[in-house]
Amino acid sequence: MTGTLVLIRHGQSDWNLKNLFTGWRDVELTETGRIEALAGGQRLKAKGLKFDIAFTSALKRAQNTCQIVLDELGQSGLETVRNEALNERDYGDLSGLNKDDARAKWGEEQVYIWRRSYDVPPPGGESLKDTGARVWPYYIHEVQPHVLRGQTVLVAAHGNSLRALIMALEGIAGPDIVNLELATGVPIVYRLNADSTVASKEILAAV
Ligand SMILES: O=C(O)[C@H](O)COP(=O)(O)O
Repeated sequence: MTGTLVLIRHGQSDWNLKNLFTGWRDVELTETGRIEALAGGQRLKAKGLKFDIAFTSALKRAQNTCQIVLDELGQSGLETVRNEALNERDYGDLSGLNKDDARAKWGEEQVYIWRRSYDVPPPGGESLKDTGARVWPYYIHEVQPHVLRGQTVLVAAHGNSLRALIMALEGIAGPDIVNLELATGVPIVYRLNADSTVASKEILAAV
């Protein structure tokens, strides 16, 4: 066994609350989102976890979630690497549209395919496969080496950038990824084997 990898989706954002496609739009956390991030940090603290390094996206909802977690752990000044490789899937022309309005316009099934399929991109945006094509190499080159050295690493990112990462990490097949949903502000703790496969996974959901 090597180190520990913790993934956390940002807390509820302003546009999650308003039910808008967000993608690369840089929106704020809501008060609920900040509380979710704090609760995630408290659960990590209860597990006795401390981080050696943190990674987050170029978007403030993930960066602020990361900082709230680190503050809760008494690690406010921890080295934190920001990179747009960890950004949310680019929702292209859907960005800023209401998800219910989109269903009314294009139909339930089409919108579901855009949101949850593996390789069908929304108009002008990225499929989950496209998102994985930037997230996975970044993870392999920048994040994983820390874990394999035995460090404890935090990645605070987004619903779909983390779904793409988890897909590769756990070897989930394209057709099965539709079923994976990530709750906001809920840490997922992985321990990795020396060959970089997953030794264990624990979801720190509210009890
Ligand atoms: O970008 C968004 O709209 C959300 O963060 C994720 O949206 P989804 O659940 O529709 O993929």
